[in-house]
Amino acid sequence: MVGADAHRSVLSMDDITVRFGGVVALDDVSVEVRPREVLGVIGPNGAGKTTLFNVACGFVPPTLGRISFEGSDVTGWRPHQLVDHGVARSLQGLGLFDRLSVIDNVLVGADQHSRSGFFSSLLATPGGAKDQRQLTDRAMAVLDRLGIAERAGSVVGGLPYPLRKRVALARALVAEPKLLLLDEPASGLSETEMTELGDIIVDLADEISVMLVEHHMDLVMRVCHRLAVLDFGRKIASGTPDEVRNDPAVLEAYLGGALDDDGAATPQDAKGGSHA
Ligand SMILES: Nc1ncnc2c1ncn2[C@@H]1O[C@H](COP(=O)(O)OP(=O)(O)OP(=O)(O)O)[C@@H](O)[C@H]1O
Repeated sequence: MVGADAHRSVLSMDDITVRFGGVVALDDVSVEVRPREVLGVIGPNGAGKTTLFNVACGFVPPTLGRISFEGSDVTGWRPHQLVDHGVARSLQGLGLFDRLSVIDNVLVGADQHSRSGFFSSLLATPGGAKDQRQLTDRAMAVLDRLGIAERAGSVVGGLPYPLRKRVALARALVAEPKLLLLDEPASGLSETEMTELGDIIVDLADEISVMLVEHHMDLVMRVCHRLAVLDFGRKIASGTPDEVRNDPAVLEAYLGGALDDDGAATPQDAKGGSHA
């Protein structure tokens, strides 16, 4: 759970507005991710979750607003600059190299930590061997942590989707990020796989911060310390899962205000929301 330094932000996104032409995808949204917490970003379809994620990654510059990471202003930074400073991401479209092995895909993510670099060691430049051994050890440790060490030599293109997702996660983690950004990591997973993913996220949050954009409410409610709820580009609620679950604005956004007989309706699945 969050520690004594919970009041400090790892990532702070302040008053973020994003316009795409005439479309206001985000309208004055502020969220923060604190040390060793999992922040969930939820909301119905088109609410602005992916846009917020893309702003955090550096893929989309905010039209207005400020982003800081560990107290430094990183507004307008490019994705690779953020990666270099400890912000890793795992995207829905996994971006793996299908013809490479699992371990080589993960080593691509470790490249930034190597003096010689993974690609230079592929090209057999001098001085790369020791670095390469250390990186391989670290990559194997990450694969082991994610339960896929025995697949290290497998070609990624031949693996089932859930395993490919773990490889993509391993590639993000091998860079030893301080903040991990996850975009719908549960999509395409079975119940059991989702439970295992939840265990992994909870385990990671002992050491790093996580921002999780996700539709699957069971997972979100289980692993997130706090949630930010978006609707039509605005933040309509934030708080602990229990606070958000019972927030009238959230119920309205997801269910059009229709409560069940006990008045205890909870968001079940954002894809089933009123704006889907
Ligand atoms: N590149 C773009 N150009 C124009 N409009 C965009 C662009 N990206 C997103 N939008 C619009 O911004 C709004 C927010 O979209 P976004 O994808 O961030 O929502 P979301 O909450 O991630 O939705 P979903 O749950 O369906 O993935 C939507 O109205 C969307 O159509």
